[in-house]
Amino acid sequence: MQSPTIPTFPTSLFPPKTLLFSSKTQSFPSKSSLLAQSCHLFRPEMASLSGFIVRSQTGTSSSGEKGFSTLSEYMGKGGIDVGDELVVLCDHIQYACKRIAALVASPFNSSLSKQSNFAGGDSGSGRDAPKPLDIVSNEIILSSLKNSGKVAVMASEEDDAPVWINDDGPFVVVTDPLDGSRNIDASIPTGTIFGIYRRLVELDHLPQEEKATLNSLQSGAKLVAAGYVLYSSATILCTSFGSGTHAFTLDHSTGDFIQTHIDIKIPPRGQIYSVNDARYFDWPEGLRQYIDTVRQGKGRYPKKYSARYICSLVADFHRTLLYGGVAMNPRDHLRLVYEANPLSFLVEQAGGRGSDGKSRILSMQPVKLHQRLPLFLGSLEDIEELESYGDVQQKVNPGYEV
Ligand SMILES: O=P(O)(O)OC[C@H]1O[C@](O)(COP(=O)(O)O)[C@@H](O)[C@@H]1O
Repeated sequence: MQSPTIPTFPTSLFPPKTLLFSSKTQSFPSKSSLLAQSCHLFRPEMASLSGFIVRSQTGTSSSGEKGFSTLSEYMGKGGIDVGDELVVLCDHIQYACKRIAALVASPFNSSLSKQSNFAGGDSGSGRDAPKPLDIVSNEIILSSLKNSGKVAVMASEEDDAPVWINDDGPFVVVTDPLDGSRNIDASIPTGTIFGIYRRLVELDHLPQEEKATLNSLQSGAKLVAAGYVLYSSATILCTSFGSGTHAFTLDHSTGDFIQTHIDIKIPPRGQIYSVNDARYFDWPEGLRQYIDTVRQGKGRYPKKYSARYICSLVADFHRTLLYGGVAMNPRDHLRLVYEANPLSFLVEQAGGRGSDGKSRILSMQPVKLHQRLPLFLGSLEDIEELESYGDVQQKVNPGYEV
């Protein structure tokens, strides 16, 4: 019998860090040391030091050769050239997300959530009580945006009000730093979502608080770029600068995000619906009919649909982008500014649609920072069929316990 061939992999340029924290540390490290440690795992200079690009049959590297490029190469002058300022900003965002990736994979997460200074409670704005990792992720993103020098204001799902950072910053960043964190103890995928707008210079004369809010309430149609990072079996950064949607997978051996999904096109029709269907009896008649119809294969597409629901928006969206179908949350739960707009931008750039069940998300004018809405994202034909049922927005929203 022949012995199996053992595949060989390129040797890591950096020694693996098997211990995140010193073995002498018996007690759980403080929040500040956890931040410092996760910072140590990936340094921005690692990407430029790595010097190797995975070659493949598709994609073009910055040198014009066939092969995959890194996210930085893709954005830069040898790629689509989004401009130096945006490259600097996105390099800082990807750096922050690498730190969050290390954090969500840390063995100390559950201890962190038990620290008393993180005790939750409703923040008073009608939003869910923030969880510890949400807060730490928020701080990681804020500090990276500050360090970039390119951001005027950051509006985060975790903060009651936007944070004014820098009068001269050309960009506005909206973000949900760690979506799906309610699943974290079970190691279910989570994600970071972000959107980037230009600072509205015509508002520069206004008081800081007012211009911070108005800059953050821009319509999704004005997005310059958007993206998400999925923290799962692989860490995947999916982004669009308005010329298609592309995904990059983190190579843990080098610290680079390598282009793995070039110009994603969502299938015009999928065969999967993604929804928390324990809420079936709170749904309106139109939505019940739609789901009953497609699961029986009696819709416009004569195949029986399957259900998939992770309850982690980024993960459910990522699968939908690749396989097609609809990812939805029909109740007023997800946020227009931090979630619906960036993900609608990405799905539209991939040929799909983002809707509240009636209208195109990107055409809406946000009126409140933490505005919630029903959200339907997915394949063009599936969303059109769903909308044709008219009555698909869940009005009953009792506040579910899990
Ligand atoms: O409870 P539902 O309606 O299924 O909502 C689940 C959705 O809520 C989220 O967990 C986001 O809500 P939170 O920001 O409150 O955690 C999404 O990741 C997920 O898609």
